[in-house]
Amino acid sequence: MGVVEKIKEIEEEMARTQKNKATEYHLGLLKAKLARYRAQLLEPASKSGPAGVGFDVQKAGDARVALIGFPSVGKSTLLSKTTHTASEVASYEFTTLTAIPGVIEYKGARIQLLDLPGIVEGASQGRGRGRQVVSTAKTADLILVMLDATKSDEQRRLLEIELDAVGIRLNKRKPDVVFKRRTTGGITINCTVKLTKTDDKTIRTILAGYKLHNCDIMIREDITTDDFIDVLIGTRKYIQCLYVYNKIDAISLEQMDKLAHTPNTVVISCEMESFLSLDHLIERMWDELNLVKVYTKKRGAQPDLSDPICLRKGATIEDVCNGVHRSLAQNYRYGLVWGRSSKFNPHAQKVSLAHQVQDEDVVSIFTK
Ligand SMILES: Nc1nc2c(ncn2[C@@H]2O[C@H](COP(=O)(O)OP(=O)(O)OP(=O)(O)O)[C@@H](O)[C@H]2O)c(=O)[nH]1
Ligand SMILES: [K+]
Ligand SMILES: [Mg+2]
Repeated sequence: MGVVEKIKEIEEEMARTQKNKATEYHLGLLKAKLARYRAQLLEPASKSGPAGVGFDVQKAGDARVALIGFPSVGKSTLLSKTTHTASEVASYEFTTLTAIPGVIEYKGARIQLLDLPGIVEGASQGRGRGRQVVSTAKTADLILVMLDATKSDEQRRLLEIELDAVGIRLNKRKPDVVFKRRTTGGITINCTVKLTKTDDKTIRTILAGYKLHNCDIMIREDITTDDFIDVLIGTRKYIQCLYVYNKIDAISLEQMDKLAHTPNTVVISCEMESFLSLDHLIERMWDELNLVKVYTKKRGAQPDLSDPICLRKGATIEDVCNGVHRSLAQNYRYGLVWGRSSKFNPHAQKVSLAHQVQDEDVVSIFTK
């Protein structure tokens, strides 16, 4: 039996099994098994063939945004309207057959927007080019799940399922769980909060399923059984996502208003430029990407305000160095920082490579 069939079998068994206290452990085991098979489906493939590997497009700019959606929702139209890159647009499905990168320049940042082929249901299981598309999504800093506002909202759930199946968790933080393997000593589970969605026994059952007999686990939030499996598997990607409903020129104002008030959602029309919705979308993308701008300053000179370095939130002086030149971090002696991240703001602080910068900081690097 192939992995796909095994997955189907487990999914069927899970669907048949009633959810209650008595079946909780069994369901936990099934879930763990399912997660293992799904991982198998994706990972070994990367050694033996192209399946499971994303499109080979060089990352460029300060952040990458991937367009994921069913065919003909307007992904290529969006790329063509927001960047200087043209991607073929047509009314028939699967117009785009490969990954096409474009660049959006906004507030001093260069954001790479990746137009991708449309996917179909079952993409994560290798249907069409879907697996390559969803694998490429894993390399993005932000995913735009693009939807056709004139179609049923079922499309959104189907896309979420495909992304979930390749280990992408949308708009979720990594569960606050510390997991350490040991060679002896059995299993220790410590919780700093009361668990209401899973329990000690379920967790132990899952650990046994993975043949993990010695480990320390520290749980610091009220996780679900699925969250725990994600922690064990360890290769999950937690990526921010915006749901982008296109073609609002073709729906009623009431429908549009309802969509616009859904969390993490932006409504646009690529065709009706008078809506100015694309400017709004880019602004929202910028916010979601959490970019920080840092200015560099040479000794005795004014900071260079014309050419900021754009980094992700949480970036350090080392990232700043790498943004200037690769050799800078190696020859680093010390740095000076002015701005919000300086302890002595408005005065400078002397900092090491590990110091975290904040938006609009000014940085001077001194080398050996
Ligand atoms: N009414 C309306 N039509 C749009 C809008 N944006 C795109 N379209 C049309 O939708 C059709 C599909 O657009 P594409 O950009 O090719 O869609 P795609 O998602 O790239 O499609 P694939 O590459 O085939 O997956 C084209 O006929 C576009 O003209 C919009 O805002 N409103
Ligand atoms: K199309
Ligand atoms: Mg296209």
